[in-house]
Amino acid sequence: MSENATSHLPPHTPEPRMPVSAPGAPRPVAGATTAGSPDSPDSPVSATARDLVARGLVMRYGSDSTAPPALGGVDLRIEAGETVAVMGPSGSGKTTLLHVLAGIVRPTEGQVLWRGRDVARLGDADRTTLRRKDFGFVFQQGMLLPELPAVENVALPLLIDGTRRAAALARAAALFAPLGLAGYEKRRPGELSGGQAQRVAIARALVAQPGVVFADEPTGALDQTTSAEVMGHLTALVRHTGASLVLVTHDENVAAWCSRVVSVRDGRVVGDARTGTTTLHPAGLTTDGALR
Ligand SMILES: Nc1ncnc2c1ncn2[C@@H]1O[C@H](COP(=O)(O)OP(=O)(O)OP(=O)(O)O)[C@@H](O)[C@H]1O
Repeated sequence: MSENATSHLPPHTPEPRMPVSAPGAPRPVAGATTAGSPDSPDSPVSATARDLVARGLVMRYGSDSTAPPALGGVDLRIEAGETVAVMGPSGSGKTTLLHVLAGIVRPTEGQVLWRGRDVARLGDADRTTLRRKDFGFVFQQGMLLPELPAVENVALPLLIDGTRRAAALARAAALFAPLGLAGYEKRRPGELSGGQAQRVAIARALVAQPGVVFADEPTGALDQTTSAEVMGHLTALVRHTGASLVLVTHDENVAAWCSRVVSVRDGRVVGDARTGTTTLHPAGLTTDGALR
C-alpha cells in the first residue's frame, strides 16, 4: 500500500485512541492487559453514539428452554474504532454473538444498541437497511458473485443502495490500489487467488463506509502468510475509515491483529483484554499507526 494509493481512499474520521506500536509482526495476545470498567455496557466512560452495545443477550435456538442457551447473558461495549477479536472453543457461541450484534438474527432476550436504536427489536425491513448502510460483512468464503468483475462485486452495496453506476464503480475502483489489487478490477472471482478474493470481499464490506465491519473467520480458508497479508489490509483499512471491527476467529495469529480480544465460553464472555495492537501493515509503511 503506497501513500499515493491510500490518498485515493474516501475521507476518514480521526484515528482511534490507541497506543502506537512499531510496524512489523503483530503483538501476541499473550501480552494482553485486562480491559477495565470502561467496557461495561453501562459505563458512561467514553461512550459515543457510534459504540455498539450489547446488554443481557440471551439466545436460544428452538423451543427447548431446558437446553443450554447459545448465548447465556452477554454484556459488551464495542467502542467506535476498536478492532475486536472474538475467540473461544467450537460451539461456544462466537458466530451466534456476531449474528446477533449484526442484526442477522434476533436474540431471545436482551438489547443491541446502535446509534440510539435497539437493533434486536427493529422490524425486518429496518434491520435489512441497517445491515446494508451501517454494517459491512466479510465471511470465510468471500461470497463474491462469480459472474461479475471484481470492481462490480465491490460496487454492489452502493448500487443496491441507489448510487449512480459511474459513481459507485469509481468509489469501488478507488479501493483496489490500497488493497494491493490495482489491475485486478476486471477479473472475475474465479480468476483471483484466495487472498485476492478475500481482499475484494474486504473492499466490498468497506465501500459504503460502514460504522462496523463484522468478519467471521475471514482468513479461515487461507494459509498463514496470506492470512497475515489479508489481516493487515483489513485492519489498516478499517482503522483508516474509522470503522469498528468485530472478528470471529480460532487463530491467535489473526486475533493478534486486533486491539482487543473477547473470549467466549458456553455462551458467556469469560475474558476481555486489550492487546495494545494498532495499525500494523505487513509492508511496514506506517510508523505512527496512521494511514496517510
Ligand atoms: N441455527 C441454529 N440452530 C440451532 N442451534 C444452533 C444454530 N446455530 C448455532 N447453534 C448452536 O448454538 C451453539 C453456538 O453455536 P455457534 O455457531 O455460535 O458457535 P461457535 O463458537 O461460532 O462455533 P464454531 O467455532 O464451531 O463455529 C452451538 O451449540 C450450536 O450447535
